[in-house]
Amino acid sequence: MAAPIAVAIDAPDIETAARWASAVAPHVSTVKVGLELYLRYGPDVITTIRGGNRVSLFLDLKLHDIPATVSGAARAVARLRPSLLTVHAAGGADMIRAAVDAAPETRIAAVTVLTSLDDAALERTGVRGPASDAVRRLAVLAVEAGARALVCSPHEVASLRAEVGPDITMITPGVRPAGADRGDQARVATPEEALAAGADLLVVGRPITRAADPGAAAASIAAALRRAGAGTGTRSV
Ligand SMILES: O=c1ccn([C@@H]2O[C@H](COP(=O)(O)O)[C@@H](O)[C@H]2O)c(=O)[nH]1
Repeated sequence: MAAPIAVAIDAPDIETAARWASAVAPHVSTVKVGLELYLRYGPDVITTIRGGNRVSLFLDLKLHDIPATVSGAARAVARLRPSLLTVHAAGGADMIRAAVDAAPETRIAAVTVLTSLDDAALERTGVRGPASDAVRRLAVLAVEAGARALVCSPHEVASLRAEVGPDITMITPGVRPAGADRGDQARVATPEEALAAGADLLVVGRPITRAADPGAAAASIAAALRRAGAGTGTRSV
């Protein structure tokens, strides 16, 4: 069973993206395409990345607009059949439901509070209280609006799981192997910690894609997760 890792293919061009995807695909369950590639290449990049790779596609577009616009956008990308599509939970219940209704075959994942924000940075946006409170509030709102997956940091997974139950897919960026550069991520944990907290899918980008050998880096994190018990439960993404 492939490791529950979504590799963030945040590449500057389609050739690099294809190379990274082929290198990591034997070791992970999922590849994630985000704004950088999708805004430049559109659906072509999805076709290229899928290629001969047997991986799920996670389309991380973080839609955030009025409900009618998000509905149209979600419908437009649903035909690409991503397994996951992100929206910002802060767009509100009607917006989230619009995405859910427009893409019934895709699991809509609500981004709670970006993992690049710590409590102080969040407060500067006007949101009072610790990030964990905002994450909880947004997660409950999103699930009530029909989202079947949540994006949060590894720090919030365990308490959110208790709040939203076992059927919601918990996705955690902000994952850094011990000693890795955290870059612009603020709320981080190791892959083993994220798994132990109950994450279903770990998003890992630069620690893999910026390694000298992305395939080996993905294999190494996958092996660490297997040693920590990944794949022994009943949940899959
Ligand atoms: O809260 C969030 C939501 C999405 N992301 C995305 O995950 C990857 C993380 O990449 P790294 O290189 O491992 O930092 C990136 O594509 C983000 O857009 C996130 O980091 N935090």
